[in-house]
Amino acid sequence: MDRANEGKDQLIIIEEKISKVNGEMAVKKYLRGKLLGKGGFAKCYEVTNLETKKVIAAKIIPKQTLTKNRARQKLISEIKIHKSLNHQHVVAFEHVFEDHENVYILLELCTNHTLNELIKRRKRLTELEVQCYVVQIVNALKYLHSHRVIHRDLKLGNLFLNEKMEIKLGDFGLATKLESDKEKKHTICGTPNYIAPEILDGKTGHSYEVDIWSLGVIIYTLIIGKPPFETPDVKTTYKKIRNISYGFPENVPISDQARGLITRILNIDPQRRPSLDEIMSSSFLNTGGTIPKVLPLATLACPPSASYTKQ
Ligand SMILES: CC[C@@H]1C(=O)N(C)c2cncnc2N1C1CCCC1
Repeated sequence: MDRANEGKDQLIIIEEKISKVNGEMAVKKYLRGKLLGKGGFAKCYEVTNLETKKVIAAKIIPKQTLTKNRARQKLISEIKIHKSLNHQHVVAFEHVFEDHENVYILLELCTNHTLNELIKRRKRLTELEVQCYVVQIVNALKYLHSHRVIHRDLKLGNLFLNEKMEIKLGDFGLATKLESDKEKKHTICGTPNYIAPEILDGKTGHSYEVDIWSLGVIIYTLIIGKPPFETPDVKTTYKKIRNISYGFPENVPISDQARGLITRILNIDPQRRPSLDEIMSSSFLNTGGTIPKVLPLATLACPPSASYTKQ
């Protein structure tokens, strides 16, 4: 940056050129704001739609990172699946466009980061908070699975929190859509700590149950404070997953209802895991403070997990 501009915020405008049916060129302008961070190949920013003044999140992917067909197919699949979804607990897909250098994916802005940051800050959550988040995640998964979509990378870092601390499931980079409910997938994918054993053994194929497994890992992690199969080395983590080798630390309080649900979900046999409806009607989600199962947005019955904005 030359000295004249040093320290001044550069006004970066992202332009979307749209050729109209009458041959004219329309231009939509977005003001690039603060860097949110990196997600894979993408640099992510807050951007403001200069026409509507709406502030959203932008995933900006340089096209030069898409030369390999694998990366390109993955992005096309992510956009195709995410664009087709519309649910209060799934990150809203606002828009997608490209210019010479980049592909721009515009998504709902979640100002309170993800459950990953929340756990890093809080160490662990109360079971009432966990019940509240789990009800929202189960509702998001019921929606996905009813549209034949498997997320396949469910983890704390993909569970975003908006300004009202509502859960928004994001990042469909590893998601897949089944042609029929009987179809099985075989490609290896997912994040080591959360990956289901049937994906690791790669023989029998996998389906919706891999998201249920990951949900079990998430419930354990939110209550205990760290993932059940975590070790310093990925190979050892995979071995523990295949052997269902985990325990509940003595020094961390956990209710029988929570312990029971986690144990039922972390079953090597996908068919033995509870369904989303069985999880929703489990004693873990139906003991203590009664939380309505479909949460009307305005009256979310969640206890206040202090959000970042109220620091
Ligand atoms: C835009 C990418 C990603 C995201 O998917 N959403 C919905 C999001 C929404 N709001 C804030 N950040 C978001 N992120 C972060 C940015 C850096 C790493 C992940």
